Formats: sequence, C-alpha cells, structure tokens
Amino acid sequence: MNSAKRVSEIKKNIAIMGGTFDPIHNGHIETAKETAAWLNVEQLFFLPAHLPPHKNTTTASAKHRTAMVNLVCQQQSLFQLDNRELKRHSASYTVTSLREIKQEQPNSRVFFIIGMDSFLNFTLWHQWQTILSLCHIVVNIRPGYQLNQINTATQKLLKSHQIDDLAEIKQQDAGGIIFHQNQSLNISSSEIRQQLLSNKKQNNHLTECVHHYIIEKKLYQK
Ligand SMILES: Nc1ncnc2c1ncn2[C@@H]1O[C@H](COP(=O)(O)OP(=O)(O)OP(=O)(O)O)[C@@H](O)[C@H]1O
Ligand SMILES: O=C(O)c1ccc[n+]([C@@H]2O[C@H](COP(=O)([O-])O)[C@@H](O)[C@H]2O)c1
Repeated sequence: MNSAKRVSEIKKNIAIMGGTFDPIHNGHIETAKETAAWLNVEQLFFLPAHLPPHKNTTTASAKHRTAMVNLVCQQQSLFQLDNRELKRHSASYTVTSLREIKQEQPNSRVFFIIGMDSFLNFTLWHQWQTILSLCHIVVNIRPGYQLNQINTATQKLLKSHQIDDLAEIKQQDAGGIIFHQNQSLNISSSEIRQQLLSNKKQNNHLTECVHHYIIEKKLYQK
C-alpha cells in the first residue's frame, strides 16, 4: 500500500453535541469540554436544533438560541458552531444532519454526544438505526437519569452496540454506544429559565456573554 492511500484512510474524529440550548449553560459547556478531552478531539461542534423533534415548543427563538451558542464558540477555540439545522424548516432530525456531515466529510468518524436523558428515548428517534450506521453515540451520565430506566428496546440495543473501551470504539467507523462518566453539573436549561424569571441580575450557571445577551434581548422574561 502506498503512503498516500494510508494517509487517506486515516479517520478524522469529529465530536458533535446537538441540543436545544434554550439557553446554553455551563452543564453543556463543561460536559462538552470534558468529553472532547476524553475523546481526544481538537474540535467539538455544537449543533443547535431549529425545531427539536421531541420538544413541543422552545422559549427563545432558534435565532437567539443559536446566537448564544455562537457567543460561547467565539470564546473557546475548541468549540465551533454548526448552524445547518437553522437553515432547515422541518423537524431537526439528527439523521438528516449526520447524513449531510458524512457526505461532506466521508473520511470522518463521528461521535454524537448526548446526555443520559436523551439516550433513554433514543429508540424513539427518527431512523435511529440509520443514526447508528453514521456515528458512534457517546452518552454522558447525567444526575437524576439512570440506566435502569431504559426500555426493553434500548436494553436490546445496548446488548449489540455497547462498547466499554474507547480504544476499541475508535477501531470502528460507527455503530458503537459508549458511556462516559464526567463531573456532570446538575443543571438544566429549564431550571435556568425558571431562575431567570425570578432573578435576572445574576446566574452562576451561565457564561457572562450569554447572560448579557439574555438581558440585552430581554429573553426568558414573563
Ligand atoms: N448538565 C448536563 N450534563 C450533561 N449533559 C447535559 C446537561 N444538560 C444538558 N445535557 C445534554 O445536552 C444535550 C442538549 O440538552 P438541552 O439543550 O435539551 O438542555 P437541557 O438542560 O436538558 O434542557 P431542558 O431542561 O430545557 O430540557 C442533551 O443531550 C442533554 O442530555
Ligand atoms: O432525530 C430525532 O428524532 C431526535 C429526537 C430527539 C432529540 N434529537 C436530538 O438530540 C439532541 C438533544 O435534544 P434535546 O431535545 O434534549 O435538546 C438534539 O441534537 C436533538 O435534535 C433528535
């Protein structure tokens, strides 16, 4: 085999964290940093959902939510915004975004990062089997959500797809599910929206630029 061929076969690892980010908070940011370090990737893409498939509504518009994610990305070179879902006007199915990403970067190995709460419903996701053919799923343990809450379909899925070793999952292009235990912060966007309703001046769970943006644009008020 010549060296050009060997180089072209080297997979680029890509980490993607999708979410509603209504708003993006330190739980997302710290989890993203830790998981990126653990996966040993130089870049992590935040993928804000325009119309989150399993949420009836959002409080802030997709434009504002994406703008807040963008502010965080501008502060840290590790992070990059992927705003492709903003450009689509139908439900923001992950499978559609992953198909596009794999088409753009066929030589990549994609790690899609989700929290345990999202994973508990994974077998309800649109074309979840196809998702597993396009990426690996990294599930971050999140306080309050336990693996013993999974349904039978997910238990079956884990039997055939769970991989416990990071080195082993990197041998495959896709189809693995791996759990990651990090120093999860017990924070959620819904709690933060509640806090913002009662005390707008200070919030320890938001980065300063995001908090400023929220105040400036008068988001999450009554
Ligand atoms: N504190 C956290 N630690 C680890 N993962 C998290 C945390 N908060 C959110 N996530 C994960 O990040 C992704 C995007 O989450 P999302 O934007 O829905 O935030 P959320 O805090 O769960 O929002 P909400 O409270 O409105 O449901 C999901 O996969 C979710 O599981
Ligand atoms: O594609 C789906 O059917 C699907 C269903 C639920 C959630 N997702 C994705 O999972 C990520 C986390 O979603 P959420 O609703 O917890 O913010 C985000 O990227 C969503 O688009 C995707």
